[in-house]
Amino acid sequence: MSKATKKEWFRVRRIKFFDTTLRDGEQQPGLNLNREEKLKIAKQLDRLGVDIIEAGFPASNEGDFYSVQQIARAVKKSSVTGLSRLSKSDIDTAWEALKDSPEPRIHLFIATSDVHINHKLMSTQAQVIQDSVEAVRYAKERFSVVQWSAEDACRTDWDFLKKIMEKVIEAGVDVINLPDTVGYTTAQEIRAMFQHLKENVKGAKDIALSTHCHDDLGMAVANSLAAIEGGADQVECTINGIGERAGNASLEEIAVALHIRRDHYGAEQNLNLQEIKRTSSLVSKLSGNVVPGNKAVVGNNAFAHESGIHQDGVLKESSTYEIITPELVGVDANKLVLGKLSGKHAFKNKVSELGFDLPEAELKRVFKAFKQLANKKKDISDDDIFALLVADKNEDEAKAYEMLSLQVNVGTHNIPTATITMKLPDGEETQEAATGSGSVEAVYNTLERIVGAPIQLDDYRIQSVSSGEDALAEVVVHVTYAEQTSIGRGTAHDVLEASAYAYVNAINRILAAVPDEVPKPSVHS
Ligand SMILES: CC(=O)SCCNC(=O)CCNC(=O)[C@H](O)C(C)(C)COP(=O)(O)OP(=O)(O)OC[C@H]1O[C@@H](n2cnc3c(N)ncnc32)[C@H](O)[C@@H]1OP(=O)(O)O
Ligand SMILES: CC(C)C(=O)C(=O)O
Ligand SMILES: [Mg+2]
Repeated sequence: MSKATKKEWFRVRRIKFFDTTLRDGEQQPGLNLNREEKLKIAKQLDRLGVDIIEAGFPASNEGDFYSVQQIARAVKKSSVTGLSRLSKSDIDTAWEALKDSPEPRIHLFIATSDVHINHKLMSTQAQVIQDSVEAVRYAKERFSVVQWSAEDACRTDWDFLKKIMEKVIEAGVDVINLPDTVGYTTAQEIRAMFQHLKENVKGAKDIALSTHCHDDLGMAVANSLAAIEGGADQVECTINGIGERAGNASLEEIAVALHIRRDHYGAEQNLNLQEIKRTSSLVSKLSGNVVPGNKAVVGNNAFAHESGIHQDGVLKESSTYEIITPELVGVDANKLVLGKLSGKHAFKNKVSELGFDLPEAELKRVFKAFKQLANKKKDISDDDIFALLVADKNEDEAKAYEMLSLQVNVGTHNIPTATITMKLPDGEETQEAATGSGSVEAVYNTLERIVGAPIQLDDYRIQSVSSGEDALAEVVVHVTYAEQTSIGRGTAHDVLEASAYAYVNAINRILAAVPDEVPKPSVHS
């Protein structure tokens, strides 16, 4: 088929981006973002220009409720939504969380496949239809936009899907989402499903159809794009593809594919693609999920050319081997402009260039950290400043541990020993020392002694924030305490200091997260 014919085949239409990083993305095992982090991500998603932010599942827990409410109040351009089961109490809770949003929007869901209805819901198709219709009607009395999802739609019988869709359309639904909940479908199948339902479901052309794909077979992006070819008007995805099990379709890959292959998809979108790299870095830092170097669009190697023939081609004409320019997605980072002689005006300017709008007190805190860093590091890159901007600040500092000093003795012939002075949550100071078979272990053994609780270290990762011998080290740890998993992040010039900060950060997050009845990790309380 010629390009011209292809263009005629797909009418140009606007695809809406529904970002679920803060809901389905947060369902990634071990991921636990706090409210401040969720708000930071929501604000960045707003700058990226996503149409809808799914901020959480308000009825599932108090933390999600308050976080959805805070985001619904703070975000002005993107619409904000929250997930809800079909019960009136879930819908009422979602309303309380979302009613202050400029366009209150709810996302109802219920499973429609036989395997889910029979074995999970232990219900019947007739009951699922009745519950869906009642929930849509009830939600419509409150919300301006009601979305209903047929969980496991891609393994649902098409005749049943048609029947239930017609019923919820009659009940007044605005958007129907047809997820591939378990990442099972193929591109041909999902394209045909959307085409069939759009053509054959009465009223389907008057509402929006949405696609939501998971990556269990590594096909989430391809399947989302195929659903768009089949008629989906909205695509649901997450930044860096984070999410339950193998994750969701990655927003950046779908967005850039739609842009680069406009000739094929004939689809417009509202995203500011230059915010993509920054959004990916923010989510990566806050979630502790390192983006692999070879990840499409946002990996560090996405624009690197190593082999001679490629380098030769790119030097002669970049389009020989580059279909995406780094600038398109905001990769021109590492401009070295600030240093120890920079003042707060230039710093403030850089902070807003990086997309942050900080209150004066917070700006002061980060500026102080910047000055400290600039005294140790010659060149300060955008990545360094970004790391300082997203560094953890304890929401409830009164409860937190604060490391006052760290000293480590290490050598080829002695046993590594760490000594740490710590301010405890009750304000007292203490000093402890311990040894380990390596220096990081000595630091962690000392911290464990101070905290005096069985905190299990599940994972430890280290990387450098920018390049060069004086690069900042960034450590991410995953820990478990009282059945709560938590991540902790630490950034410092020195790897041991960064390791200690990461562990202390994880402990502080646990202190904030574990219910009051669970004994807190402290021998000194
Ligand atoms: C495909 C998805 O991503 S769906 C969203 C998944 N996200 C989450 O589950 C994260 C948040 N979840 C939670 O915090 C908890 O699971 C809660 C608070 C929602 C529910 O907790 P619990 O009441 O303890 O139930 P639990 O999670 O053990 O089991 C789920 C129950 O909900 C039922 N259920 C599942 N989907 C729905 C639905 N859409 N509407 C109503 N009930 C549902 C299940 O059948 C099961 O019912 P049962 O208790 O009668 O057997
Ligand atoms: C709740 C629904 C939309 C979901 O996440 C899924 O089916 O994967
Ligand atoms: Mg999902």
